[in-house]
Amino acid sequence: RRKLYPAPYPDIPYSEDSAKRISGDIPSLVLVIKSTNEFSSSVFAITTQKLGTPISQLLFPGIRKPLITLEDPREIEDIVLRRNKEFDKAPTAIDIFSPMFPHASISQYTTPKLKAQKRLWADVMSTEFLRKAAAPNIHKATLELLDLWELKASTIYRGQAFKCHEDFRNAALDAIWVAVVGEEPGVTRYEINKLQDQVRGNTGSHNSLPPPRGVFLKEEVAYIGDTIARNSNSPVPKWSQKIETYSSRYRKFRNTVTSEISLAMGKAVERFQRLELGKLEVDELDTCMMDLVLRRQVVEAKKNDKPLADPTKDLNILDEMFVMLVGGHDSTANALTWFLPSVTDILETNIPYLDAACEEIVRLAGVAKGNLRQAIVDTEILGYKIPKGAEIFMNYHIDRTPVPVARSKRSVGSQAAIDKHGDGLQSNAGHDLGDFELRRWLVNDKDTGKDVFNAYALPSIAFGGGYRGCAGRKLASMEIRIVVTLLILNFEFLELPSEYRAMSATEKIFRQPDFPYIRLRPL
Ligand code: HEM
Repeated sequence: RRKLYPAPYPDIPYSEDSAKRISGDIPSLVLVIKSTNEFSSSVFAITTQKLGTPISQLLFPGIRKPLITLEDPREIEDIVLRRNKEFDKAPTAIDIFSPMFPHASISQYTTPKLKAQKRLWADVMSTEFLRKAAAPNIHKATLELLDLWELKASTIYRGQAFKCHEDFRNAALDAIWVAVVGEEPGVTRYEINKLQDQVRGNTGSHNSLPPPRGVFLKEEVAYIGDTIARNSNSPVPKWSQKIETYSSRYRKFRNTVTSEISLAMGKAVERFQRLELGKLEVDELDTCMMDLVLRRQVVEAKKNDKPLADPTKDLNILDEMFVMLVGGHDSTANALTWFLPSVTDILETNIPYLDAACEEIVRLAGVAKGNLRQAIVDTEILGYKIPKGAEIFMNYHIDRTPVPVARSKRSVGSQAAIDKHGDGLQSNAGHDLGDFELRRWLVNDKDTGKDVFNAYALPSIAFGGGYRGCAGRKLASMEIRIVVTLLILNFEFLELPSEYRAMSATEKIFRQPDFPYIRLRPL
């Protein structure tokens, strides 16, 4: 019977009351989740925040190890950036994606196989490649979003607030799909056509254009996102995910998306196969991320004089693409939706101001609230002993002042980072962290008297960091920058009715705002 009770790690703070019952912290956790719809912030609310400590633990019945929770942004940054020899991805994080996409890098521990796979994809996320292949498409998708909103704001929603989350999801799907696969899904264009029909009074479906393929893809991507979110909140996420993979709905997802990607792959491979070595090595030929990866494989096969393995059967490539499509559209759509209520702050657009705005959007949105690492050796965090195998759940959302920590408790790397960049959390940059205040990212340059952007004003952990940090960070940042700039140049954002001005959220894979409304006046 003793074995059923929680078995806290000695030394690390925990709730004494929870340790006395078999169910540990679960009853308190369930209560808070019910009232907030947010899993991750509920975990921090009943552990670190309730105990007033930077590190603590969430207790489960004795069959499951406690989950260490960590809220100190400096130490989190140090763990993800500089302590890769001590911490790797945690099983709980791996289990979310691995049953469905076992070959994607997000589902793997850091091994030589993963390193090779990351090398293959690294170049598609280089700034140079993104500028060439992704930026024009993101720009185009955003212009279509502007068309849609101009039409909404000047016809059916004149002067009224309307929901913008779905529109952002559509635009983000248009952008990520064409960036990864090279084909345009046309979801936003279809919404514009539908609305134009409605405005003209043609509501009968016979008058409308047939939906483009993108509309079906959207359903598939939405299904997988919702399913992963639902299953990751179930008692044993790994099994729920595994069971889902046997369902006919999952097979439909896999078949629809694979056949769509295979079509595009077929065309790309045909184009590359026709070219000789010497002409094939230039990346001018690539129109999307998939092209770059396939072209390299064609070059490799030609060099070795071997037939090209069928890429439509290559699960490493397919799974990686699935994750980019699913993870890459809801994340940016949510971050952008969070930014809208405070967008008037960005009107004085000089460039440091824009940099600061984009950084502040990502910080305050907290779309990926928390993430996990596993200790791969016996080690310490903030002076507490962390045994090998322990999982640490870290708060990546800096929206409150952290509990003070003595400098001597910090790791050597964390102290050195403070010496190098200063401790922004203790200075002006760290004030009122629950507010959108982009000036926290600006410092005045004494020589020129101008404000300059300081990327180190606060730890930047919204994308995690280090080797296992977000693979799409550059793409997401570029997308946010383009979208923000175009929106500001084209619309005046009017004040919302008070009932829509709440910051509450629902956490699925990402945190999405409960009140995603805007009121626009086209400029
Ligand atoms: C605002 C947008 C986004 C945010 C806030 C975000 C956040 C994150 C976070 C917090 C992690 C975990 C990192 C860690 O534990 O250190 C992650 C991982 C990842 N993200 Fe993103 N992400 C965003 C957009 C994207 C996009 C656009 C893509 C792809 C096109 C993407 C692909 C990935 C992948 C593949 C991983 C797994 C990396 C690994 O396991 O090594 N993300 N993301």
